[in-house]
Parts: sequence; structure tokens; C-alpha cells
Amino acid sequence: MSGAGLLPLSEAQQRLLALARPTPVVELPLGRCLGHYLARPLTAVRGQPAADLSAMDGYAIRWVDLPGPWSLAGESAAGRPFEGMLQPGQAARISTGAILPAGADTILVQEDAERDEQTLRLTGEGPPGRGAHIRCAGHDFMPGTALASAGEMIDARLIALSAMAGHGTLPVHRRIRVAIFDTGDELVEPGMALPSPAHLPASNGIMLGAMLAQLPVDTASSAIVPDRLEAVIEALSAHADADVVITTGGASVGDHDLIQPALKRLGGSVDFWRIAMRPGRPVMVARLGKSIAVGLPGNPVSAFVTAQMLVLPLLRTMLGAAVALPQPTLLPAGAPFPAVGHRQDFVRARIIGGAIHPLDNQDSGALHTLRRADALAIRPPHAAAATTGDPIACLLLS
Ligand SMILES: Nc1nc2c(c(=O)[nH]1)N[C@H]1C(S)=C(S)[C@@H](COP(=O)(O)OP(=O)(O)OC[C@H]3O[C@@H](n4cnc5c(N)ncnc54)[C@H](O)[C@@H]3O)O[C@H]1N2
Ligand code: MOO
Repeated sequence: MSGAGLLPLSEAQQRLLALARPTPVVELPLGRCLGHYLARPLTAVRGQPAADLSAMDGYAIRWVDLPGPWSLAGESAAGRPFEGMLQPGQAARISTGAILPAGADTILVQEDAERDEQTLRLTGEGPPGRGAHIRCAGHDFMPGTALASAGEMIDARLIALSAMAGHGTLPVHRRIRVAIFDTGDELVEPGMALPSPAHLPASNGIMLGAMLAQLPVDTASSAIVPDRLEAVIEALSAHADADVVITTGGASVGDHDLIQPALKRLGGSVDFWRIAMRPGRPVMVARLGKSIAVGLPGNPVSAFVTAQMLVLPLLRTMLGAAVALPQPTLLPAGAPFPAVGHRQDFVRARIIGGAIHPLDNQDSGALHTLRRADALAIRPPHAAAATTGDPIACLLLS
């Protein structure tokens, strides 16, 4: 088949992302923000530390009083500061994280001191300089410091930083409702008995659910939809409230490829169909009421690659991600890669000693090869054969 009528992948991505509207902004408690994207920039409402603190267990002293001895005037513990002002010749017991008493400017670590009743003596080398072992107010961040930008992914570190900066909730785009279904008379639910060699387990729906689980997405998966137009229409209608509907199979040109006819019967408008990529040519994108419908190819590897390159970017955009598209890494070819035809090629490949090697079985149904791959080597349309050492754009799979 020639490349006529096939959309370049970058154009397909642009058109798909142009359909995406970020979901409304909600404030979520920090504990539920993991995997969302910040809807607004994050600013510290408090500084950290909020006061000068001790970084060690020991004694707060005045540098000028070294080498001691000192009389013990009291204690500053974490959460219970020393109330008074340290006078000449005085020291205060202090714990890690406790506020430095007024008048003190240095911490003497307890390993360098000996205490006898109320008298403290220097036994070790003592502090290396004035201000030793003090965490100054605001040395991590000040009130008002810009901590993160809108569109950044919220990970465990950002959750911790937000808590420390005084936030209990964060503004994020609400979770997306996605309906996923497998279509095809030959399919049987995973784990169920297969009536004949003409049947096979439906692996796409369960794979897509797993791929989407990394994002704040609520998936509704329906039973396998048979190859009957009415059944496809019924399944699509049952998920009219979904933000995104993903089907796999029936996207090609065969007599039983019913996704496009079903979408049209429901009043959906097809935005594009068929992309110059391999695997993954027969992708279809349509608007269907308030939903975006994405018809992925049935071949399992085609479904995986198109989900990586189109579905995940669509969902990230709807969730407000600043970077929605996968970001390739350049690796040197560890072996030759063949010349490419008119479709952008996604080659399942292994990384060996930092170099990328194509795997042998590139059939678009070969899930074992997909599982063995560390990366998809992305080869542009019409690229000449690559030789060992040539830089290859790779999408790491992990
Ligand atoms: N004459 C043409 N034939 C085909 C074309 C074409 O352009 N002209 N395109 C080929 C390409 S490329 C692909 S990719 C496939 C995709 O077609 P469909 O999306 O219509 O998929 P099906 O025909 O329904 O299934 C293809 C293959 O995948 C298996 N399958 C389907 N669903 C699942 C599932 N949920 N889990 C696991 N496996 C599934 C199915 O049994 C078939 O073996 O079309 C080419 N043909
Ligand atoms: O595009 Mo199909 O996915 O080549 O097998």
C-alpha cells in the first residue's frame, strides 16, 4: 500500500491534541494528587525553615564564649523553643530541628562536649566556625518562592514540598473518565476457555487499562463487543458520558470493521483516519457528542504503540500536562536498522551496553517481542538504512 491518504504522525498528534480540552480545575487533598498535573503555579506560603534551627543534637552557644566552659541555661527542643536570651557564658541544650535561642550563634555538637551537672566543657575540636550546624531561616525556600510551574507532574517529591510549603490541597484538573472496549467475534475474556483455534484472548483492553493506570483516569471497561453494527452502537452509546472512548479492533477496511460506521450512525464526526506509522496505521479519531473517540487497531502491538503516541498524549493534555508527547532519547545503533518505507517505523529494540539493537520478530501481533523490548526505536519515513553507531531516537519503555 502506498502512503497516499496517510497522515504523518506529527500531524495526527497535533490534530488530536487540538481536540483536547483540559478538564475543570478542582482542589484535591495532597494525598490524592499523585500523578495529576499542577493546574496553577505553586508558590510557598511559608518559608522553610521558618526560623534559624539547629542541624545537630548538642548545645547552642555564643561563638565568642569558646572554648567555654558554660553554664547550662535551659533547653530548646523541637517544637518547644528556649524562651529567654542566652547570656555571656551560657549554653542551652538543643536538639536537631529545634529553634536557635536568641543570643546564640553556633552549635557545639554533643560529641565534642562533656556535661557535669549544670556545667558544660569542651572536650573535642569544637565547632569549625561561627554559625556552625545552623540551618538558617528560609535556606530551603522563602515565603513566596516559586516552587513549580503549571503543567508539572505531581510526584512524591512535589507532594512533600507542597506540604512543607504550607499547602494541604493542590489545584489540578479533575480525573478523566475513559471507556475502553475490545471488539471482535474472535475474542474471549482473558483466562476463559477458548472454544476453537479461531478464538484468542482479548489482551488489548486489559493492556490499555494498565497503561492508563499511571494517570488519574477512571476507566470503565465493557464486555467484549461482537462484530455487529448494533452491538458496537450500543456499546458506544452506553459510554456517552465518558470524556474519551477507546476501542480496539475493527478500525481497518475489512467487512467486519465497524467502528467507523458505528461512530457515523451515532452522529460522530471523524477527524482523521489512518496514520503513516508502522505498526498502527488504521487509527481513527472522531468527536462523538462530548467525547473524543479513538479507534485503535486490533493488532496488540499496534494498539500499544498508538496508545503510547496518541492516547497517552491526549489524556496528558486533558489533564493539563505541560509536556504531553513522549520524549525520545538518542542512542547509538548497536546493529544495522533497515531502510524505512513511507510509514514512520517503531521498531521494538533492546538496549545492550548503551546501544540499541532491533529485535527480530517485528510482527504487529508479537507481544513477546514487545515485552522483551527495552525501547521503541523511532525511524522516520523514508530513512536510509542505519549502520552501527548511527544515532537513533528511542522511546524508552519502562
Ligand atoms: N486490506 C487491508 N487489510 C488490513 C489493513 C489495510 O490497510 N488493508 N491494515 C492492516 C493493519 S496495518 C492493521 S494494524 C490491522 C488492524 O485492523 P483492525 O483494527 O481492523 O483490527 P482487527 O482486524 O479487528 O484485528 C487485527 C488483529 O488483532 C487481533 N485483535 C483484535 N482485537 C484484539 C484484542 N482486543 N486483543 C487481542 N488481539 C486482538 C485480531 O484477532 C487480529 O488478529 O488490519 C490490517 N489489515
Ligand atoms: O499498522 Mo498495522 O499496525 O501495521 O499492523
